[in-house]
Amino acid sequence: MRIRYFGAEDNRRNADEQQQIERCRHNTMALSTAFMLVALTSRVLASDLVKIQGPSDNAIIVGNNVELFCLVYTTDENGVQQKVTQPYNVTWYFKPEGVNVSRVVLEFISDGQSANSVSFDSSKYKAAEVARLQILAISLGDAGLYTCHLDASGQPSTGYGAHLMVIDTPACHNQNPESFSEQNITLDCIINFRGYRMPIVDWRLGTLKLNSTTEVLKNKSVLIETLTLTATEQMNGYVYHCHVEYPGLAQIECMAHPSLRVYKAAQIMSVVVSSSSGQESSRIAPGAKVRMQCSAQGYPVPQYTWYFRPRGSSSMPRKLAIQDYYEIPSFQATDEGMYYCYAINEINTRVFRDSRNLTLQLQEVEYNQQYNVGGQAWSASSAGGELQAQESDSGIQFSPYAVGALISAGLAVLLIIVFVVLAMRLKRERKIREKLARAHDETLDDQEVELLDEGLQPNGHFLPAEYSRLKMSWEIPRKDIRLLEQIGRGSFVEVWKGRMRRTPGTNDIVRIIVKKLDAEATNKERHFFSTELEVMKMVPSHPNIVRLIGSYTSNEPWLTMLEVAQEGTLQEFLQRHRPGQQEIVIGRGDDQPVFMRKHTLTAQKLLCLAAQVASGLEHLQKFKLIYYRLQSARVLVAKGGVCKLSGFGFPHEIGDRNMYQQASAPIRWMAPESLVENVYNTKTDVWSYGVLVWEILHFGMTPWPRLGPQEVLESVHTGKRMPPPPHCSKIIYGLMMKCWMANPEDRPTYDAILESLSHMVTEAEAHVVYAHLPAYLQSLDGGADGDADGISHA
Ligand SMILES: Nc1ncnc2c1ncn2[C@@H]1O[C@H](COP(=O)(O)OP(=O)(O)OP(=O)(O)O)[C@@H](O)[C@H]1O
Repeated sequence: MRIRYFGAEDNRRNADEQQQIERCRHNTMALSTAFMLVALTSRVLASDLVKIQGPSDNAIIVGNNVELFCLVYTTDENGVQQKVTQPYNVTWYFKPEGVNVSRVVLEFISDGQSANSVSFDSSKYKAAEVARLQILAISLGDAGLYTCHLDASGQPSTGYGAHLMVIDTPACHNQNPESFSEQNITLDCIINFRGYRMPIVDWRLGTLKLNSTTEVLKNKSVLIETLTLTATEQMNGYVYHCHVEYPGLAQIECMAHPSLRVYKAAQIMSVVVSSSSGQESSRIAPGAKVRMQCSAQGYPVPQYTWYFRPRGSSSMPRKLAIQDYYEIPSFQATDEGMYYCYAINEINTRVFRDSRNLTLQLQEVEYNQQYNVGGQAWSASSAGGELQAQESDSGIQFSPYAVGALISAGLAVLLIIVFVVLAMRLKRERKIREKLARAHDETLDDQEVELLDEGLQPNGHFLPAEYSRLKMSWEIPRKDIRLLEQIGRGSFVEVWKGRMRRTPGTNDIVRIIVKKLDAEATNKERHFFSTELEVMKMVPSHPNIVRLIGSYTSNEPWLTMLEVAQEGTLQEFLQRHRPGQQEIVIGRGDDQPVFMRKHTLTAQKLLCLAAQVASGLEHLQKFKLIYYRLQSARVLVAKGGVCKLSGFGFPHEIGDRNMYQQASAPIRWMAPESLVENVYNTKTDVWSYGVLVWEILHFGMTPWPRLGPQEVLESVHTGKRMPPPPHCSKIIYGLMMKCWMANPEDRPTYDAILESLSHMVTEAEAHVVYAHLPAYLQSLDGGADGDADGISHA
C-alpha cells in the first residue's frame, strides 16, 4: 500500500512515512499559523488579556497519533505574543461523528505560573506543552469535532474547533484470482472513513483509470468501489490498484493481489504452410523447402507436437517434433501425407487439447501442362515452382472458362456421390436400429427391471400393465417420478437420487437414479442425451449394463431413469477396498467415531471385476456399440460388487461426442489412434480396457501415476507402456500388453480376453500375489504418487 499525506502525524510507521509525517507536521503547523492569523483578526477573544489559537482540520490514518494545537497567549502593547501570567483554564471537548453531545477529554488548569492537565481517558488523550491535545492510536471512533475552550478571569470564550477525519487503509480484494477467459472478474476496494469528506476512489491499471461502480454503505462511512472486467488471456499477471484520494489531505492506494491468472483451453488459431516456391499452398514443388507454422492460444501456454502419416499408409502417425513449427528442407514424394499439429495445456488437472491436420502433396503439374492466359500460352514447370512465359508450340489450348466449367462439373458429380453414400449409410443405420428394436421387443416380455429395493418385492415385474402400454416409448408419467437429492453431474446432466411409483396410483415405490438434462444444454448436447437414451432403449438387458427404467421427454427438463448402482463408480469401489484401508468410519457415536471392518477385495474378486467389464463390453460389441471414454471412474458398481456399464453409443456418435468434449480428453486411457486421429472403435475400447485392468489391479490408482499428460502422450507414441506390476503374473501383464499393441488389429477380442480371464480366475492368487503388493498400494494415498513409474517398451 502506498500513502501520501497532506496532513497527519505518525510515530509508528516506517522511516519513509516518518519523513512524510514530518512534512505533514510542518504543513499542519503552517495551516495552524494561517489559522491563528485568521483567528487573531476575526475571532471573539476570551478576555482582553488572554487569547487562544484554535486547531485546524486534519485527516489521519487509523493507528497513527495526532496532536491538535490550541495555544494560549497574551499580547503586549506592541502586539507581540507573550506568555500568559494570569490564571486560566483550557478545556478540550470532543463530539464524535454522528453524535450530538460533546464530552470533555482534557483540561488544563493554570495559576499563571504552571499548568496542570487532567486527561479524562489517560490511555487515549495526553497533554503536550500548554493546551495541546495528543490523541494516541487513532481509531474510526476518534473521528469528529474537537474544540478547545478558554476560561480566563471567569470570562469563558466560545472556543475553537476542528474536524478530525479518520481514514482506514483501503482493502483491495480480487474475488477471482483464477478464472477462465471470457469470465467476469470482480475487484473490490473497501474504504472505511469517518468524517465529513467522502474520498474520491478509482481503480487503475498503471496510470490508466478504469470505469468502476461506487457504493456507499453504513451511514456514509464505508465505500465500496467495484471493478468488473471480462477476463482475457492478455490480463495474465496484471495487478490492478485502487486509488483513494481525500482532496487536499491524503492519497492512499492498495493493490489487488494476487495478480490475475486467466486460463484458456488450448485452441489452435491457424496452421500456415509456406514453401520456398513462394506459395502458401498444400501442393509443394519437388525440392522446395516447406515450413508449417502452428499457432495456438491458451494459458498456460500450450505445448505443440507435430505428427505425420505418409500418404497411403494406414499405420500410426509418427511424431515429428515438439515445437510450434515443422520444416522440411527439401520436399520429396516420401513427404507427401497428412501432418497433424496438436496443442495441449493443462488447467487444474484437466487436459485441454486441440488439433488441426493438413495434407501436403507434390505439385501435380508436371512438364508441359499448359494454360491459356490472356491469349498467351504459359507453361508451368514443377521444378522451379514458378510460372515462366514461353512461346507455346502446338497442342490443345483450354480457356480459363472451360477449365472452370470442368471443375464445376467435377464438383457436382462428387456432391452427388457423397449424397448417395450418406443416404445409403443412413438407411443401413436405420435398419440396424430397427433390428435392435426388434431384438429388444422379443426380450421385453421376460425383461424384469431389477427390483432396486429388493426388500420390497424381490420377484415382481417392474413395469406394470399400465406402463407397459407406454413400453415402446418408455415414457413414465412425470407425476410418478420424484427427484430427491442431487448426487453428481455429467457434462450436461445432473444426476439425482429419486423415487418412482412401481405401479401407477399406488404407494409402491422404488429407488431410481435420474439423469436430468441441463436447462441450458445446447442442441448438440440434447442430441447426445436423446441418442444415448435411444441406444439404451434398444440394447437388450445384460447383467453388466446399467438398466434403463424409463424416460420422460414429453416436457422439459428431459429425464432418464436408471437402476441404482449403490457402490458408485468402480474407481471409488476399488479405492474403498484397498488393502491399507481395513477400517472405515461409518458414523459418529457421542464423541467417538464408529468403525466398521472392511475386507480387501480378494484376487479372485479383482479378476471377476475385470471379467464383468469385458462381458459388458462384449455384449455392447454385438450391437456395434462402443464405450464413451472407458475408465474405472465411468464404470458403475451395483450391490454385491456387480460392474455396470453406462455411456455407450455407435462409433460415429461417440467420435462426434468425443470431438465435442475433446477439451477434456482422458489421455491416460486413450489409444494412440484416438489421441492423434480421433478414431474410436472396438479396438480403441480394448486399449482403454487394458488400462482399466491396470486400474483394477492397482485398486483405483491413476494410470501413469508419475507422468503428466504430455509425457503420457509421448510415452505412448514412442512405444512405451506401463511396467509389469510386481504383484501380477506375467500372464495377466501379457494380457494388458496385448491390449496396448500399437497395431489395433493385434489387440485381443473380448472373447479372447474372457477366455484368458476365466483360466486365471481359477487360480487367482497365483496371478495377483498380495504378498508382493508394493508398499504404495498398501496405504490410503497410494494413488497419488505411487512408485509405479517404470516404463516398458512395447
Ligand atoms: N445409475 C447410477 N447409479 C449411481 N450413481 C450414478 C448412476 N449414474 C450416474 N451416477 C453418478 O453420477 C455421476 C455422473 O454420471 P455419468 O458419468 O454417467 O454422467 P455422464 O452424463 O455420462 O457424464 P459425462 O457427461 O461426463 O459423460 C457418476 O460419476 C456417478 O457418480
